[in-house]
Amino acid sequence: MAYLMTKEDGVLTFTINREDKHNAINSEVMEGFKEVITYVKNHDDVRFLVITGAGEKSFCSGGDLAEFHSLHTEDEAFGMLSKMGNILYELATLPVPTIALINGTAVGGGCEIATACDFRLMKRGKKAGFIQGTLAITSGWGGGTYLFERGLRHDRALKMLVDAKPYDADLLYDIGWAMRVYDGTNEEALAEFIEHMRNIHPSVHQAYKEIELRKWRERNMYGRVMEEIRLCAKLWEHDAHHEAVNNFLTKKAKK
Ligand SMILES: CC[C@@H](C(=O)O)C(=O)SCCNC(=O)CCNC(=O)[C@H](O)C(C)(C)COP(=O)(O)OP(=O)(O)OC[C@H]1O[C@@H](n2cnc3c(N)ncnc32)[C@H](O)[C@@H]1OP(=O)(O)O
Repeated sequence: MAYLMTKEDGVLTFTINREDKHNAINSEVMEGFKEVITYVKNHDDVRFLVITGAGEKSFCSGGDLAEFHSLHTEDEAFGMLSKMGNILYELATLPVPTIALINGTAVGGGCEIATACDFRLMKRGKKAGFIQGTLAITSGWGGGTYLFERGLRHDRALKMLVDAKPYDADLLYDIGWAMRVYDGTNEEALAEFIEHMRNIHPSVHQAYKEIELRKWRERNMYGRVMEEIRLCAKLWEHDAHHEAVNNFLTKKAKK
């Protein structure tokens, strides 16, 4: 199974389970995200949704380049990008707190998933970055738009996008992307983080999220996410992107 869902004491954990591919997102994982989102919407006993990756190396390495490399034109790319973009928008607008438990490297779309969550807890020594620029595309699932809404200083957010390289956890804490950098186990970090929040009535959490979502609706957040996706789709069909992905895939094949 490419993803796992577990629930304990009101904490629903969605684990991307493709360790050998650095937890890259393929169509099956996308369906898993849809399933977990529907589950949260239909079950009042879910207090927190946690997103994490299997193993110790990676949180998520973004879209599965081997699977999505078959998409060539702007419209083909837009189909896949907007599908995941809609999923991330649903994730970002859930009524429960969402937590990215960043156990390992988070790059490309993996960084977008983490940015769409309300909170980012990051294991010390791990890295995350919007590396899409190295593939001659922008973020294509709405992650850039979420980043600009997350309260980072504008210059730091923009630099993170245009640097297109992984940043260390300590730097990500300094610039305000990561909320915690932890040393112990993932489980300990999560338990410590939600310890106080779990004593608060869920309707309070929902009310605060609604305050934020009202602002997003007023600022046409959904429309802006879709514009970002359209921009990425336009770049996707250029030769520079296909060459870069080809280089990644063939380099690996020669290993
Ligand atoms: C499509 C949406 C777009 C967006 O909107 O954001 C994106 O997400 S674009 C994708 C961006 N992601 C990347 O470019 C990351 C690519 N991966 C890497 O840079 C590296 O794999 C790594 C994550 C830094 C780890 O490097 P390393 O430790 O050297 O491992 P390998 O590179 O040897 O990987 C092992 C294995 O995993 C496969 N892999 C890794 N990432 C992906 C991926 N994103 N898609 C498909 N496959 C991936 C890699 O090909 C290796 O496979 P095998 O050779 O079959 O073992």
